[in-house]
Amino acid sequence: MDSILVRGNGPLSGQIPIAGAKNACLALMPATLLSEEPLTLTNAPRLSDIRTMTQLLASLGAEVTALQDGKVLATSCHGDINPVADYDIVRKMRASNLVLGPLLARLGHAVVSLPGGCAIGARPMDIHIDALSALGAEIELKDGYLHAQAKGGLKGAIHEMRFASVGATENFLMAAVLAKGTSVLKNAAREPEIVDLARCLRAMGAEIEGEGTSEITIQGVDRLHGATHPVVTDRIELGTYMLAPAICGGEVECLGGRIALVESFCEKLDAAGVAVEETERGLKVRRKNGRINAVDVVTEPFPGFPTDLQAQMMALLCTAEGTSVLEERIFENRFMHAPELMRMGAKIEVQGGHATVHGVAKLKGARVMATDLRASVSLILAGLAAEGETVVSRVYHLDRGYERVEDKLRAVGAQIERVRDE
Ligand SMILES: CC(=O)N[C@H]1[C@@H](OP(=O)(O)OP(=O)(O)OC[C@H]2O[C@@H](n3ccc(=O)[nH]c3=O)[C@H](O)[C@@H]2O)O[C@H](CO)[C@@H](O)[C@@H]1O
Ligand SMILES: C=C(OP(=O)(O)O)C(=O)O
Repeated sequence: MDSILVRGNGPLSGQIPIAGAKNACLALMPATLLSEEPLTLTNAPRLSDIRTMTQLLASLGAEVTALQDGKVLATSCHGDINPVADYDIVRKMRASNLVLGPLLARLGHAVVSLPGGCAIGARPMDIHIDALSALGAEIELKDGYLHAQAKGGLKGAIHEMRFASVGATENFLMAAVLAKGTSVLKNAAREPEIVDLARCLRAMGAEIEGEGTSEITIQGVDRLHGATHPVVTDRIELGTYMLAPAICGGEVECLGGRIALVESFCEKLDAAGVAVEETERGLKVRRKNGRINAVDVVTEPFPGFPTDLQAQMMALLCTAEGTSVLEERIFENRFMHAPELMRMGAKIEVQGGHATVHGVAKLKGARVMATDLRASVSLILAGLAAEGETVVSRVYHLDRGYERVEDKLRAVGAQIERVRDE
């Protein structure tokens, strides 16, 4: 397994291009199951999760072709569709559950392996099941698989989710677009990736209103057609790279970034002493002056502070002036990076959903290991702020969500390389 070697760094300078969003693309790709005509996604990121979704869709009978070095994905689903999403693929990636809604809508039945929990939490599927059941699906668990059936097809309904789940909103949307009649989803998730999916579905002929708000209305149509859709900018990759100059000093412009994607995050950066300027090409980031101030952070659904940036923010706050409290409200076990940061000299106390970070003047390089994607990149960011060398192992987590992380950081002056194991 490869590792990433990082050396403590001086100021960074230059530009980092931000890719299309992993989490948008993982929801957009299954939309191909809804139409016989091709769906072309431009600005797709080149990531292992996208390859896993490609493999899953291929196993269901779709064709996914990567063009232009993978940045354009041409997907198509005109032949026979296999309704079974197998455990061997689903277990690799939770977002595999996003084929459930489209399979039900297109075929009236689906058999999708339960993804199971992962390092950051148990992540059950009850909200997805309730939402699809409201549309008339009967869903039961057998042998670790969700067996879903909509005898006579899906029917529009009004449904309120108990929590604004991102994935359940996506599954509901993709099911309701081909259901008979009108559906209304209340307490819908408002993330930019939901807005992106709704826009793509509309380009395919769906009738959707209200995406980006807590209430989405969908008027079912008989069929969807092909479309070409650009994947929205990855706000989590954006936030991650915005933290690099905040940690090292200097000035970095994140190309393609917009404040609207990361507003609550920018508010915290501002309070911490980091200036963000929106330019024609993206977001320019630099420290206002001196050391970073401590700030408190609470993760919440969009437009709140994203859980997917909590670990990276913690890396910044490890060397802030004063004490910060980070409260994780989305996932019950998302502080696994804390003990690894402590191996680098950070002072952190974790109690349940709260992590108290007492800023230290300097971190020290160490061998560290991550158990999830955002934890991995937080250790790289911490390594940029540390004295000496940091080696982050289990890089396969990182490759799920960051394309060429070492090239992008090296291009702005970071000392970082991938160490390939013999
Ligand atoms: C591929 C993708 O887009 N992943 C993102 C998506 O994950 P995902 O769609 O899995 O996140 P959800 O919004 O569904 O989950 C949020 C919380 O709700 C709980 N829950 C969810 C569904 C359910 O049926 N029952 C239930 O209890 C989860 O365990 C979790 O504690 O949104 C998360 C929250 O912004 C992000 O961290 C992930 O990066
Ligand atoms: C938690 C994440 O992804 P997933 O939902 O695919 O596990 C993430 O992108 O940080």
